[in-house]
Amino acid sequence: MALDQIAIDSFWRDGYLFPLRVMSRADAAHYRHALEAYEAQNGGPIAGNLRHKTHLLFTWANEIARTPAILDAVESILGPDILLWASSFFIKEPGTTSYVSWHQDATYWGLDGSDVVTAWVALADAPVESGAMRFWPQSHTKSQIEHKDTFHDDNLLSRGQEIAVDVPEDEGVDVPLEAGEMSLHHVLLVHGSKPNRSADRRIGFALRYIPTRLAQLKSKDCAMLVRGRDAYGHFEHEPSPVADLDPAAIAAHEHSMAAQVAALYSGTDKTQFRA
Ligand SMILES: O=C(O)CCC(=O)C(=O)O
Ligand SMILES: [Fe+2]
Repeated sequence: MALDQIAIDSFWRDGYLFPLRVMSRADAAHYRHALEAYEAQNGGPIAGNLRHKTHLLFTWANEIARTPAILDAVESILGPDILLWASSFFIKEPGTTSYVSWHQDATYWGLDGSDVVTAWVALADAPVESGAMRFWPQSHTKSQIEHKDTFHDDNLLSRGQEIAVDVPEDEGVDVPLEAGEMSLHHVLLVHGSKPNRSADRRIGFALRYIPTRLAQLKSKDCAMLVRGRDAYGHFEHEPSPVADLDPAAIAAHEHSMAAQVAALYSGTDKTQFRA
C-alpha cells in the first residue's frame, strides 16, 4: 500500500504516521501464535539476544518483515532500495512494570543519516491502557538531544536511556493500534510508553528500515536487503532463515548480533542484549 503525498508530507512534518493496516487480524493472530508456540516450548517470553533481529531466526518473523504493505509504505518514504537493519520485539506482559522512557532511537545506533523509519507492527491489540506508544509530534526536527543511561531493570531499551530534557506530557500523542496495524516513526522522533494495565499482552514487532546509501559508523555491520538493489555495499547482507532456528540461521544471527551489540553498547562492558 503506497502512501499518498498527504501521508508522506505528514510523516516528514510530524515525524510519524498511524494507524496503517498492513495485514488482517487473522494474519496477526497467526504470527502471534507462532511466537507463542516458540515461547511455550522455550518456557518463557522471548528475551535477550533472541528478541532482536528475530527475523534472522524464524521464517514467520522474516515473513512479517517482508510484508508487501509494510515495504510499500516504507518505500514511499525511503525510496526503492531498502535494507532491514534491525528488528526487536517490545512485549509488555499485563499488569507488569515494564516501560519505555522517552528517547530518540538515533542516540546509539551509529547510522550516518536520519532517513531511517521504524515500522512498529501490532501482533495483539495495543489500546492506550496496554501501554501503547506515545509520540512527541515534530520532535524529530530538534536533531539529536542528549540522553542519560539508567540501565533500569523495567526499561525495555538497550541501555534504559532517557532523554535529558523534560517532555511536556500534554503534548504527547497516544498511538493505540489494533492487531495487524502499524505505526511509522522517524529515527529522531521522541517517543516512549507506559506500563501495560490491560488484561492482555501488548506485543509489538519493531522493524528498522534504512536506504542502502546509509552506513554504520560504529562497527562492521550487517543488514538484510528486502527490496531493490544495493549499489553501496556498506552492510554485509544477511540471509533469510530457511527453517526456524536451523543451525545456519542461528550462526547468521550470532554473527549479526556481535556487530549490533558492538554499536549499541559501545563504551560499556556489555557483550549481549541485557533484555
Ligand atoms: O514498544 C514501545 O513501547 C517502544 C518501542 C520503541 O521505542 C521503538 O520501536 O523504537
Ligand atoms: Fe524507540
